[in-house]
Amino acid sequence: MNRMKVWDSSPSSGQLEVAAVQVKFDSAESPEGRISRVEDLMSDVVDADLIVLPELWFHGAFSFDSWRQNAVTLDSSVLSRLSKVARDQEVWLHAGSFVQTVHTNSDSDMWNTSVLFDASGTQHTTYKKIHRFGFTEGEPTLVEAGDEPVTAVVQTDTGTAVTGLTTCYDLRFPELYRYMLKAGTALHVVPAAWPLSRVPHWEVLGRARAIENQAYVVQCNMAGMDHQTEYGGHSQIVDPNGEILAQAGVEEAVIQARLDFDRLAEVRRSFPVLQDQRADIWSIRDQSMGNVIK
Ligand SMILES: NC(=O)CCC(=O)C(=O)O
Repeated sequence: MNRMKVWDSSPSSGQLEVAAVQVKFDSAESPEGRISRVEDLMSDVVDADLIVLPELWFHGAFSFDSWRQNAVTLDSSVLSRLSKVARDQEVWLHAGSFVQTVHTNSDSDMWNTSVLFDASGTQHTTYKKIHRFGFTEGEPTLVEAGDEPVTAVVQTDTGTAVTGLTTCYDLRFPELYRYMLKAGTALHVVPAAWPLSRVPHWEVLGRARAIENQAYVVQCNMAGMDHQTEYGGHSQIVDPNGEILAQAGVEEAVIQARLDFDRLAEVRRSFPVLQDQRADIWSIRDQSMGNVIK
């Protein structure tokens, strides 16, 4: 039987110390005021190899009316300031996501784009959120969808992690995380702006993605109020067995945990579930059944 060989030893190894900065949103605060406060929050993070910020923390994920005026280009001063944080603190910085445009004029396309800086402050990778949240209003009516899964190798002198980049609502689509396993992912980073009303889903889905892919999952959510929406906080860092290593409450907070990819490899060796994937079936059915699902 042709069992598709999945990663039994990810290229990831060693250890990484990861911090998630759960930012509190207040509609009365200007984006410029918020970025200064977030810089201060990050300056207090010590010994981290990777810092993660939430989804659309600069703009407000439900402050739709100001998205166009606050949209940023990848060479904007906002991103330059975040690049400086990564460089000065010598830390990888997943800066969360931004309403990104390529031109600041009023009719150019926009995306919900995550930006990953390496520890020299170089923009290493960007990811355009694939699954836009809102059904018939909000995000799907304002920004374009991404269509490319993105992974990055986060590497320091203590560890290496093949990392999948996803954003918030992406968490509900397990196929995206399983697809990135082909690239050897051992860590998934999920910046988010997830409301309090659905935070039980947030916690379970993050643990599910960790368990089913035997990977670490770092979920960094917003706190506070954004117009009529109360953010759920409860940022969490989950290990490959679904154990929560660190978790925030509903207030502004920084959580931190040490990710051990040698231990992850042992988890995958001792319980090799990923070897039992039947991708051969799906490809046979696709070919022979003309994509007909019985
Ligand atoms: N910003 C988001 O993608 C929100 C997703 C969400 O609230 C949900 O999936 O529930």
